[in-house]
Amino acid sequence: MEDIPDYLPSASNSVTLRLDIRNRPGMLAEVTSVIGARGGNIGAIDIVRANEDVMVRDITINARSIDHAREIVLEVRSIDGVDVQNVSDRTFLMHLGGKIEVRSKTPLTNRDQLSMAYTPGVARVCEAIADSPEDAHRLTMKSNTVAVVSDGTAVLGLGDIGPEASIPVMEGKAQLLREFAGVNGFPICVDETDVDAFVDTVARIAPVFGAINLEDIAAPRCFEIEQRLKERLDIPVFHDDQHGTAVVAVAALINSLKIVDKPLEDIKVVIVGIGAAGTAVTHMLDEMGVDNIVGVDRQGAVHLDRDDLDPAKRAYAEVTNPNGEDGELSEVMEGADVFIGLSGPDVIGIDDLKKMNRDPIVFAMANPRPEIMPEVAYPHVAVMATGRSDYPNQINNVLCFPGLFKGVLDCRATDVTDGMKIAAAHAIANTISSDSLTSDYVIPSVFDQHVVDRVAEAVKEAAWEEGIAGRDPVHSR
Ligand SMILES: NC(=O)C1=CN([C@@H]2O[C@H](COP(=O)(O)OP(=O)(O)OC[C@H]3O[C@@H](n4cnc5c(N)ncnc54)[C@H](O)[C@@H]3O)[C@@H](O)[C@H]2O)C=CC1
Ligand SMILES: CC(=O)C(=O)O
Ligand SMILES: [Mg+2]
Repeated sequence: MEDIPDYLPSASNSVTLRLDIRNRPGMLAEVTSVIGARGGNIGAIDIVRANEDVMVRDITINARSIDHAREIVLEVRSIDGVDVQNVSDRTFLMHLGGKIEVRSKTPLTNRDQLSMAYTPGVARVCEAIADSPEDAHRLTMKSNTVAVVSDGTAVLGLGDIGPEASIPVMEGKAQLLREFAGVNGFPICVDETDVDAFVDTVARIAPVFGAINLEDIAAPRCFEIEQRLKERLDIPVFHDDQHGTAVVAVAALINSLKIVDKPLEDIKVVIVGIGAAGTAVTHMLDEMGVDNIVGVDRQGAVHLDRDDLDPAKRAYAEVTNPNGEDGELSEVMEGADVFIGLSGPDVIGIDDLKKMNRDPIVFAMANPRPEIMPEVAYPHVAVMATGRSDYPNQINNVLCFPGLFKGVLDCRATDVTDGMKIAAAHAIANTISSDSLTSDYVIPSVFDQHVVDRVAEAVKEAAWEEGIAGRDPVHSR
């Protein structure tokens, strides 16, 4: 067994302790030493109140896991003169009551306002839309609102946890649309896994939305759902886990290859997890000119001689694995230049990295826990990236979908095409100038304020060139 070091403390596992501490010199130092000795990272320390005998303090601690946080709390409890009043999990606190809300844009404080916003005035607006349905874009929230729709079957890397359990992620996507792009996102978690019924449900609620973001729907069902909704609706339908992920992974790869000085056409890419994201990343790389892609599922390398492939995987095998490589993941890692993980936790180890070609590029993108932790991989790779917010090089579809939806809504595009996705990938990659490019900075930060607008502009230009924009890029600014 390889020696896997402990992982770094992170805000996702942070707790705030409210402590009654005996008001004597040296007591705070004792508390902080105990926390430090146990491996906790202290963030804020606040005084809540104090008297001669007791100082009440809130101490925020980042831990490696919630079990690790519990161990720290136990240790703090054992200090003489310290009483733990309360322990709050900050991530759960942030979710109390949900992360988003619907707000009114106009005041409603008198009868005049009410008779315009609501009945009777609103009736004239309804009639205008009945006469000219296009006016829904101008007179309702449709023009700036995206439905974030899931069935809860592939939530992050957690699998099929159902529609209710998917709500925090869908609220999170809606929050990102709002915060990063000024777009309204509305979480819709549908209790239906039959493809016909799901497609029908989404199509029937579509009128209020300017675009549909499909999220965390498992493969292969997601492929048919997206295709059928695209055909049925005249607004953009975009499966984020497929295409958002592909756009950002390709952007990161374009920049990583500059660092290791390898041409796209010459590399061997191993992709593990041939689901929604893995399939879409493969197709985009293929489109960009990568010839040697080997997909790996739970049974090993995907190739045409296998007789256990479903139609989606058979189609996959037809366009990948040109050398007919067979065997387990560890076998096909031999000579790979790039590893892309879109599967689950801890799928590869150091031995696999050692089999790769010079200057390996590793994108371990499973969430929340990647295929290999960065701390483990760093000594053996040239570029390391994950989907997580707490490490450098975050390859996450959040770099794509807010700008993409801003772009398609602004120009009233009717679809999202391959050309628009490739334009978005280049826009993200080009956000980092060649002077700033380093192995820890192959992809811009999700907080880089240029990214959303650059993606939106690139998407609008491409939509206009392809003739699927209702408004030209200049007038839709
Ligand atoms: N960083 C990012 O932006 C994104 C990351 N992801 C992550 O990628 C993973 C897959 O997501 P989706 O494609 O949406 O789910 P999916 O359910 O459509 O596909 C996952 C596939 O991975 C396969 N898989 C799981 N463990 C495996 C293993 N040990 N070996 C080989 N194959 C394995 C499953 O059988 C399935 O085919 C999740 O962990 C998700 O969090 C997905 C989208 C975006
Ligand atoms: C980031 C994302 O969409 C996922 O992990 O499913
Ligand atoms: Mg997702």
